[in-house]
Amino acid sequence: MQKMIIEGGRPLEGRVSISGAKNSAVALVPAALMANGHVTLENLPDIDDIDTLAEILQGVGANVKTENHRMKINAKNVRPLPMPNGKVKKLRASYYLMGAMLGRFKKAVIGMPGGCYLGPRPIDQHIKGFEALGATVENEHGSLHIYAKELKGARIYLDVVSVGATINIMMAAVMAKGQTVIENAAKEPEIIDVATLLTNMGANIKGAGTNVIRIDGVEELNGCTHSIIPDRIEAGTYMIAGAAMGSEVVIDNVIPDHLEALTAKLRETGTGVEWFDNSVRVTGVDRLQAVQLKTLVYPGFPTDLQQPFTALMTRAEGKTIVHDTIYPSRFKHVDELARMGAEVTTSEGTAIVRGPADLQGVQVTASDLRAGAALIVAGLMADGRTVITGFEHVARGYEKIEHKLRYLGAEVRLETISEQEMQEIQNS
Ligand SMILES: CC(=O)N[C@H]1[C@@H](OP(=O)(O)OP(=O)(O)OC[C@H]2O[C@@H](n3ccc(=O)[nH]c3=O)[C@H](O)[C@@H]2O)O[C@H](CO)[C@@H](O)[C@@H]1O
Ligand SMILES: C=C(OP(=O)(O)O)C(=O)O
Repeated sequence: MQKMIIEGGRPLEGRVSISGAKNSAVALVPAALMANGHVTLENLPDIDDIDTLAEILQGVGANVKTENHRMKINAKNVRPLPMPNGKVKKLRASYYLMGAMLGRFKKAVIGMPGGCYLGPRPIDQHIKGFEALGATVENEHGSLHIYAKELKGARIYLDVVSVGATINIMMAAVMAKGQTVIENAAKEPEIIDVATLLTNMGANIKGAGTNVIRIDGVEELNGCTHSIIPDRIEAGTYMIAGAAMGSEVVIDNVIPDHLEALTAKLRETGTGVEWFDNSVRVTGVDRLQAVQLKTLVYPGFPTDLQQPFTALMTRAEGKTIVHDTIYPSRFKHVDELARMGAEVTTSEGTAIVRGPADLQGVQVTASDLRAGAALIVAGLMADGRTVITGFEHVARGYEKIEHKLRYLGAEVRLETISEQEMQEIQNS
């Protein structure tokens, strides 16, 4: 296991290029399982979640070759074998293997997904969708057995706007008989990206990116080549880091529309944000203003940026109120920020930050991916050395973050945690 060490207080300046979107890629790789031919994914992020998915795919018979941000998947010999619990548990998006396997084989046996613990993360809407399509879903010893004689299109109203359920039902429905309509669907850009891949594979999908998606089932899906959209959450994280420590940071390979909510909030803090065709320049300012922030489904402020944004707000003057409506318990970073000297409290889905605080570098633990991002932002701002354990969460979703930050001028490095150190951390 690794820890990240940050010598704080170094200004950031220069350019950084954004990788392909994790939350697209983790759905696109399972979607490739449904093709009767090679699927090539380009602009693939080099992150641990993708490595884990590749191993799971190989475990059920896929031929997977990854090289230089490109993955070639041949799923011809895939069989609907049970998916091993250990690997499935390593990431949230393993739930997409349910929709993909069910769509292609009308059968999936898979352990419950893992990923970041952000409070309860039920998958009842995924199951509701599979059942509406005609599948039986049984939980046996912690694994879901999902099977159907045939899948038939249906009208499915999602009781909760869910990214995962929207994509999963879309995947299961593309080879169902007849038409499926998903109402109250999520509208995140990653959903459009998955629909684009499936359409290029031969699926018939209309309305992705709106709250009603119509899918007319087809007999077969073919191979194709698809380039993954840029990661708006990674881009947002560097925008926040730029606001925290930047004189001028330019972030390349981004889609401006995907970051409107963050742009508006950063401008409210006084940070300079200037957009170009596919890049953005963030100009840091000495005094940041406190703001009010509420996370919402897309195009609202993304919950995935709430944690790093909260860290940034420890530097702002006044009282910032952060309300996470998607994951009201997504505040595990807050205690760690407080250990660094932030004045921050939480109650019932809300964090209140009073600033500005002079953060001090200490040893902190990332409990989840974006908590890690928050602690990295805090570490960049802090006086002295911050040591972040739990870096494995960060590695799930940020490609070479230590290199990218170093390139911008941060003093950041990764070190292996010794057994003895691990014991000490666990006992502390
Ligand atoms: C791999 C991936 O893409 N992960 C993202 C995805 O997670 P994920 O797809 O798991 O998140 P959802 O959009 O499904 O969750 C949104 C809300 O709906 C609730 N819910 C969801 C499904 C369900 O069946 N029942 C239910 O009640 C969840 O508890 C949560 O409160 O969207 C989240 C919200 O933007 C992001 O934080 C995650 O980064
Ligand atoms: C919560 C996240 O990831 P996952 O859903 O994969 O756990 C995230 O990307 O912020």
